Amino acid sequence: MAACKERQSPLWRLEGVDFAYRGKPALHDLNCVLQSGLCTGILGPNGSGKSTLLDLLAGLLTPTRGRIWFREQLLAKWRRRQLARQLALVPQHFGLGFDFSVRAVVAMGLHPHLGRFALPTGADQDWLDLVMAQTGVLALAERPVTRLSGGEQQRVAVARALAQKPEALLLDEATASLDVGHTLALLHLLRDKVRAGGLTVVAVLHDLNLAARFCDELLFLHGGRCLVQGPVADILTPENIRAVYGVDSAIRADAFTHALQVSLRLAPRERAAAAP
Ligand SMILES: Nc1ncnc2c1ncn2[C@@H]1O[C@H](COP(=O)(O)OP(=O)(O)OP(=O)(O)O)[C@@H](O)[C@H]1O
Repeated sequence: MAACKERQSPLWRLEGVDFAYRGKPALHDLNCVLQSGLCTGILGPNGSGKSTLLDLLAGLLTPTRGRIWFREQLLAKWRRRQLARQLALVPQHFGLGFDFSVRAVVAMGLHPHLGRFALPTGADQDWLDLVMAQTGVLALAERPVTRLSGGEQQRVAVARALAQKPEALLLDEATASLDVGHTLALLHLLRDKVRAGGLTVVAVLHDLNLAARFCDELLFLHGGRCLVQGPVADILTPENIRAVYGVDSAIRADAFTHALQVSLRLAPRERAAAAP
């Protein structure tokens, strides 16, 4: 994703951040900056702390040690509503137990911008229609959200987050249930919004090729620590992939997509260990 240098400035700054779940460490000594105007991919093995990091960036969790700054103000000092006008999170699991319509769920994204008893205006409804069209859920607008497929629900979750008009969007495996067409459509949509300015994306991804294609920067977590962070071309190396996932890889420029293409295989020792 081509990044515009002039628009970049630290959006989040983490200083010596640890996090533990009831005494069980999940993240250790994170010191990093996430720049505005970029798409940053957070990658790492299962359990390496990716979702925990997103929840910390969203202000849903508080560091056990260290500090997180958002727009040069301590994240803990932001008022919830004020933060919700700037920041939206698409969680890994979209849990809505009630039979709200898709339109009603997406409209929840408007709440931080509405007065206490205000109803959405005609312009707000147009905005909801636009984000539903962009995420491919407009045709589902009157359907109960609990009766949608997993991939459809995931697109509704993204639509609700975009309806929030965030400057920063945190995505936790938001394409995990999407087919290839909807995956590419969503990532292109977000890339275009980042390129147009005014949106920063931090996305947890497992697919290294999607990360190579749509991210500007990557941050690899391993065992709750930040192993490396930087521009995709510097970070996506066989050495780093081996250190993080323990697998062998070959990386080349792909003539079809013009992005880096990663081919993976189990390292001989892991292949022997996996043999019956
Ligand atoms: N609510 C919780 N209570 C206790 N431990 C938790 C909780 N949530 C996560 N953990 C633990 O914290 C560590 C980091 O979990 P996290 O969900 O952040 O990993 P992840 O990198 O997002 O994993 P995945 O790729 O599997 O989604 C793991 O060891 C996990 O078991």
